This record gives sequence, structure tokens and C-alpha cells, in this order.
Amino acid sequence: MSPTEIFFENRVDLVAALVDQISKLLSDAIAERGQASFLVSGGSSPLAVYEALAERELDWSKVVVALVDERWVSLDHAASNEAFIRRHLLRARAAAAKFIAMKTDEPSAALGLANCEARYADLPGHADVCLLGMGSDGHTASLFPNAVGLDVAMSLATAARCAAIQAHPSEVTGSHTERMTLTQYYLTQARKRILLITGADKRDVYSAAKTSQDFGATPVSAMLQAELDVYWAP
Ligand SMILES: O=C(O)[C@H](O)[C@@H](O)[C@H](O)[C@H](O)COP(=O)(O)O
Repeated sequence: MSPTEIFFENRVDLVAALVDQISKLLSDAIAERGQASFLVSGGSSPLAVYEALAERELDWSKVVVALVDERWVSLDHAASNEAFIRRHLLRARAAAAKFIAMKTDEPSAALGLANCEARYADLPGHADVCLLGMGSDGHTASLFPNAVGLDVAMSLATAARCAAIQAHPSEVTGSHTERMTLTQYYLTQARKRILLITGADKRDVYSAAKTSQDFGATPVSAMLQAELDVYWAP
């Protein structure tokens, strides 16, 4: 199986097409199953997508939005993915959506894991839409290269949905090495997986990741083994 590549000449066209696609998937899920679930990434790439989606007319009260990953910081911290999603997606019409946060009161992701898993148990076995990003180091979600906890997070031997991660400090992680992530297992259960990447550098990282079998060094490669739509623009 190889990824379906949906490449654009510019980011404006990419955002318009992706917003149309996600709204359609969420509306179809509501029509078919009475509710929709949307797994969302942080990072900078999806900002314009969330801003536009929030204005879309769909029955947001039937949508559950849940994080793909989180940095272990409080809600008032600039690096909080929860704060990012609340600010850019859970506003306007989308303010009516339900939201599942990852950060708990426990001092570490490992200690918060049981609580986080309990929250995510409210989601269906197959989320409807999962929007992923990718870092220049080949991470996706918070599946970071050679991180502590990566083996558990990428193990397909359990059906756990959440995993605690300690990434190595790098230019990409900065000081935010303590993370919670959805597991590879639960990410790949989503009915539609979308990888959003922009820029020439990330296209090169993606091209190399497509053929890599070293999932520990390039975790996004594992996601590229399953069906996935890749949205890219320069
Ligand atoms: O919170 C996070 O760090 C993410 O969810 C992460 O996996 C992100 O999607 C990539 O790092 C891409 O980030 P950018 O969009 O900022 O390049």
C-alpha cells in the first residue's frame, strides 16, 4: 500500500481542498453514524485549516475533537496543543464540538497515562478523521525518533490508545521532551488518515521516509505503510 499524494501549487489551494475534504468526512460520519470524531495535531501547519474549518456549517455538537499528541505543559503555556486547538479550532461554529484533552494534573506523562487512556476510551474504535503533521526529524504525532517509550507507542501487540513519550532534546523538540501521544495502533485505526506537510524540505523528508523500514529512526515511515492521504504544497 502506498500513500495517496495530493499535491498543490500553493498553500491557499491546499487549505481550501483540505477543509472541504475534512468537512465532508465529518458530515458523512454524522449522517451515517450520528456522530463524528476528529483527531487533531498541533504544530504550525494546520493553523489555517482549523481557522477555516471552525467557520464551516456542520453539526459541530455531534463532533468530538481529540488531540493526536500533547506537550506536557499547562494550558497557559505557549506550547500547549490544547490551547492551540481551543484558540484556532474550537471557536465560531466549532465551539459546539466536544473536546478530549490529553494533559492531566499528574506531573509526568507516564503518571497521567491511565487518566488519559480513560478519557480516550470514550472515542470509537475507529475515529473518523485523523490529521497528522510531520517534523523534519521524521516524527509524526509525538512518535519521535528513538524516544523513550517509542517501542510501546508503536507496538501493535496491545490496543492501548495513548502512550507516554520522552523525546530526546533536539532542535525540533526544544525543551518539550515530555509528551503524550496516540499510539500507532490507534492512529492507524482511523477511517481516514491525512498527513499535512508543506515546504521543499519536508517533501524530501517524506520521500526518504516512504522507503525507510527503520521505524525507530523515522517513525512517520510506519504510518506511510498504511493507507494515508498526503497533502503537500510548497
Ligand atoms: O504537537 C506537535 O508537535 C505535533 O502534533 C507534531 O507531530 C506536529 O504535527 C509536527 O511537529 C509538525 O509540526 P509543524 O506543523 O509545526 O511543522
